[in-house]
Amino acid sequence: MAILEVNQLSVHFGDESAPFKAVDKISYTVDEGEILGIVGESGSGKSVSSLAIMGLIDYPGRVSADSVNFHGENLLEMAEKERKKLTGADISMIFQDPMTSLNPCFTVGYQIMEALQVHQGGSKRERRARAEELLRLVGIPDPASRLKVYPHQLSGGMSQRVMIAMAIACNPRLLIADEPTTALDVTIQAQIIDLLLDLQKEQNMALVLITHDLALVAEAAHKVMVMYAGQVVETGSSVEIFRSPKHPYTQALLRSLPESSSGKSRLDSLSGVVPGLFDRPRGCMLNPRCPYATDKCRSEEPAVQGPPERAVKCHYPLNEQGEPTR
Ligand SMILES: Nc1ncnc2c1ncn2[C@@H]1O[C@H](COP(=O)(O)OP(=O)(O)OP(=O)(O)O)[C@@H](O)[C@H]1O
Repeated sequence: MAILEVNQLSVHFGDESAPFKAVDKISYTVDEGEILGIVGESGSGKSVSSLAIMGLIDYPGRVSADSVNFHGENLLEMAEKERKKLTGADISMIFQDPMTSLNPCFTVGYQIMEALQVHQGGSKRERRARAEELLRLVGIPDPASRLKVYPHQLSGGMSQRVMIAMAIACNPRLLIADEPTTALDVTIQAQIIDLLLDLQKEQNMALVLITHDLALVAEAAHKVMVMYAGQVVETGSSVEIFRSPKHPYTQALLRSLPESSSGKSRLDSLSGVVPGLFDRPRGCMLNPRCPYATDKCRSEEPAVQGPPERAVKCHYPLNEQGEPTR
């Protein structure tokens, strides 16, 4: 059953006379207990779309959608107070850089206990006990004394564990993790990912994992959504996407995986970069970079083909042999 249903979500920047879409009518669902991997190059709209769902793009009129339903309730139609109760408790998010997310002026214990007070109440003693339990749960040794330290006294990995503790404090049903390990040393990255995946399984949370790490997505995600220039270009089960990508962009992304037999690296098969907000091309967003582009691709925006569980936005989806269907 779907826990999150996003229908035609757009996020505009720029002013009224010249609005620019950072996210352009994206739709997707996340089921209870499911891991959705969102992939795509920098600037494709992965973070902005998640911030919009969390209500963290707080300029009026920037965010529009037919609906963003959480457990069937439209977040966009909720009173601010109701929505804030959900985001931070039932829906939670962790960000790339723990150091900028923790407040340097307060102890770790204070910050976790404050999150608990806002969403769950309870006595101070109960909150302290729960904060200690949370630190233990995320693998922080000697939690009672760690509650008293300030963020600068923690390593990057420990800080991210604290952020995860805060994010799961209220037993969320959906956790959005936006490149949660990018700011950490490689050796620590794997530990944090293992921790997240363990917690996801233990608590049967739905997890949206925004990452550049395709190998991780292949291994951990049930479903994959590929974004390019603010649009969703392909969705499917992880197995299908990695076995037989239908969009030339997904194909190029997968070829950038080091273990790929093609020997190509870092999107070599696509020249150029994701277009910026001000220079979106006509037709298909990928056409200036796509090796298969035709005149139709340069003039007509492709429609989404296929059901939501296996959809592709391309005039000539690739066949099983990886060739465009013309
Ligand atoms: N506050 C803002 N004002 C104007 N433009 C913005 C703002 N925030 C993001 N953008 C633009 O929106 C687009 C999408 O950005 P977003 O951060 O969602 O990309 P991303 O796919 O998450 O990239 P990365 O992988 O680097 O995090 C980019 O072109 C970015 O420059």
